[in-house]
Amino acid sequence: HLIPLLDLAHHLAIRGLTITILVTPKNLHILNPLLSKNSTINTLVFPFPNYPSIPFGIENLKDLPPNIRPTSMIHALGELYQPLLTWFRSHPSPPVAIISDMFLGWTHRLACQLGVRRFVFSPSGAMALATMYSLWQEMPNAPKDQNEVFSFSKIPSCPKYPWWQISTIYRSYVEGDPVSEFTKEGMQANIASWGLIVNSFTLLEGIYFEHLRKQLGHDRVWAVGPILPKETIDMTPPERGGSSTVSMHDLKTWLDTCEDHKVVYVCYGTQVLLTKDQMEAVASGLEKSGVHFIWCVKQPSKELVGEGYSMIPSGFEDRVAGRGLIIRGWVPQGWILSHRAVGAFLTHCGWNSILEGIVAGVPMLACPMGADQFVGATLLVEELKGAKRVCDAANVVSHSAKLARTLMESVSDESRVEKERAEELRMAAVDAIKEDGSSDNNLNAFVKHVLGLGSETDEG
Ligand SMILES: O=c1ccn([C@@H]2O[C@H](COP(=O)(O)OP(=O)(O)O[C@H]3O[C@H](CO)[C@@H](O)[C@H](O)[C@H]3O)[C@@H](O)[C@H]2O)c(=O)[nH]1
Repeated sequence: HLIPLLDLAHHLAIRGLTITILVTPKNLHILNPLLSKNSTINTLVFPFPNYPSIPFGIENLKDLPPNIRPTSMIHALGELYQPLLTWFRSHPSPPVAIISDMFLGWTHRLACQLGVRRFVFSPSGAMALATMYSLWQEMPNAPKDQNEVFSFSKIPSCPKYPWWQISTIYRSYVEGDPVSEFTKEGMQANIASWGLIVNSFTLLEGIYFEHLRKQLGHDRVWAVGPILPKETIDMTPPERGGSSTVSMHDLKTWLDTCEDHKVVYVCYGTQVLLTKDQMEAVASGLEKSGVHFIWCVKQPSKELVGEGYSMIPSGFEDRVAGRGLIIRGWVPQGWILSHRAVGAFLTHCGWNSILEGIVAGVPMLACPMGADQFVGATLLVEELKGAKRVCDAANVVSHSAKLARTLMESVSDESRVEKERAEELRMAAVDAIKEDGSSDNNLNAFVKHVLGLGSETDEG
């Protein structure tokens, strides 16, 4: 969530807003590229709160061992309430607004106490957010059977999912449990907040934006995406979210030797860790497909290495040498996707990945694993026709033959229709973010709105 929030900060800073970013020490380095481009952005560094179940030194969800509930992170960050309140109160000219991620719902209460406005930032799309809001508003009970289909009947197109595919955080809710109750309060506080900024664009999700405005009962909803830095779009290797674990020179040299649109890029985002079986299935699919590929494999924490997570099957790298690049750790994803050699993207359908795939004009292969990814896949596959559905968390292992076939087809000459559709989506995204495009106008409107809040404060 941090990466798009920082991208947003850049777009707001270049439009003249004065910004302070609250960050904890271990995440500070992620801000470097942003701070070097925007001298007016300030940082406010608070120590990460001590929290019993979070090992000391872990300050980012991507480093949290899978046996610790992600909602612990939400709960832990709530401890920043008091330090932030004190900071605001002691500041000679404190901010007039708080923009915070949807997992920081407590900032709504803080904003109310301070008499400033809070804007929710959604790094998920409008359709996914609408489903989350609907769940936390209506609090449906879990069915006995996890395969029972749940319908979001008030949301346009009435999306339906087996229960196990709906929001992981909602499914983990346990009435009376302090972490769950804090998460619920935060989600409900999002709905009550003054405004909403979504990293998406009107043409992509128009009906869901309309729905959100109705659901929230106001029009203070801004569709500002895709808020990618200009460098990603212009193909300058950016240091975004972290520095690459592979040399840019080697990566570029390798990609430059490949034919146009023949490489498949595979990445499951920052949260998903594939199990040993899932790793074997993906590896087997890649091997049998015969395609050229880059596979970015998330590094598991030390404790999990022995459990087989993210384990690359033995001998696999030798067998695919020359046509496959396996990278353990961080890669410049946006840059890779925009390289002319990349012809398909096997994605877990994290919202940032979807947007980056769209902006790069790369046809996608959907393999949703959890969180909001099933909703992202519905939008991308069924509604936008921008991806093929290959497999998901429940069947990656049994679908490895299908995966091999689909990978092969995705970079073959037969995939012309998919390429044309990807290009249409790319053009729609570029239109939204260009000067006077819908997202550019929404960013300008948002900045105007915030500046208006400043004068309200000046007037007392
Ligand atoms: O080696 C890497 C790995 C990731 N990324 C970037 O990291 C981001 C990953 O974001 P996303 O595709 O959204 O996946 P997750 O990290 O899984 O994101 C979480 O947050 C998203 C936004 O709310 C949700 O849609 C997802 O389901 C949830 O898992 C993207 O910008 C990638 O470009 C890199 O640059 N290099």
